[in-house]
Amino acid sequence: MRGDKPLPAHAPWCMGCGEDNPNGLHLEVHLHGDHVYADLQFDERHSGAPGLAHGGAISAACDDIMGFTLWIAETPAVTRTLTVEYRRPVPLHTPVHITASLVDETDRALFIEANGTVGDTTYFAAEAVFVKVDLSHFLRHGDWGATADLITRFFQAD
Ligand SMILES: CCCCCCCC/C=C\CCCCCCCC(=O)SCCNC(=O)CCNC(=O)[C@H](O)C(C)(C)COP(=O)(O)OP(=O)(O)OC[C@H]1O[C@@H](n2cnc3c(N)ncnc32)[C@H](O)[C@@H]1OP(=O)(O)O
Repeated sequence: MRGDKPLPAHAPWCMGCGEDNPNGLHLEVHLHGDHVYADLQFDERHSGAPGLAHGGAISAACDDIMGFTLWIAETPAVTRTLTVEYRRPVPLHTPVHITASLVDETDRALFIEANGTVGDTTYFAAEAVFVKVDLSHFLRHGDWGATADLITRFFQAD
């Protein structure tokens, strides 16, 4: 059983969790037992209809927090499909608690669920398939150095 542990951002400029991205969601994600969680409030940068969070911003929050269950699965992986069920409109400036967990796994795929609650009520729920990749995926398509830095920071975190 893992204890509560803050997890390092995917990258400083990550739209979901990067602290250097002024327009990001600034998710601060923790590992707790068999799931990860974050608390956030959407604001005007994430607005859709007046006073309400944009569905894309909610989807991004789900995608990003699901990307932290990789520390549970202990493998790099990337989103292949993501389905979000928007159950209730999410007001801006309202505390939202998001959790994500790994529900199943095959040789190539991770099946992940996320849930967003306000108080005791579920406002949105998501399911995703992530496909496992090796680190060369990020070397070929992205910034391998930043990925290596992320893994270093994870093992340095308390
Ligand atoms: C020691 C701890 C280590 C931890 C390390 C953690 C570090 C991680 C570092 C950084 C993480 C970043 C995380 C971040 C942010 C949040 C997540 C995102 O936003 S990710 C960005 C958006 N997503 C993409 O950009 C993907 C783009 N797509 C692709 O690159 C390819 O499509 C890819 C690699 C996903 C697959 O391509 P193919 O050509 O290799 O594979 P094919 O043949 O299409 O499918 C392969 C297999 O995948 C499974 N699969 C695929 N789709 C499935 C599905 N819907 N259901 C079940 N299985 C499925 C099946 O097994 C399939 O093989 P069968 O078809 O059975 O032969």
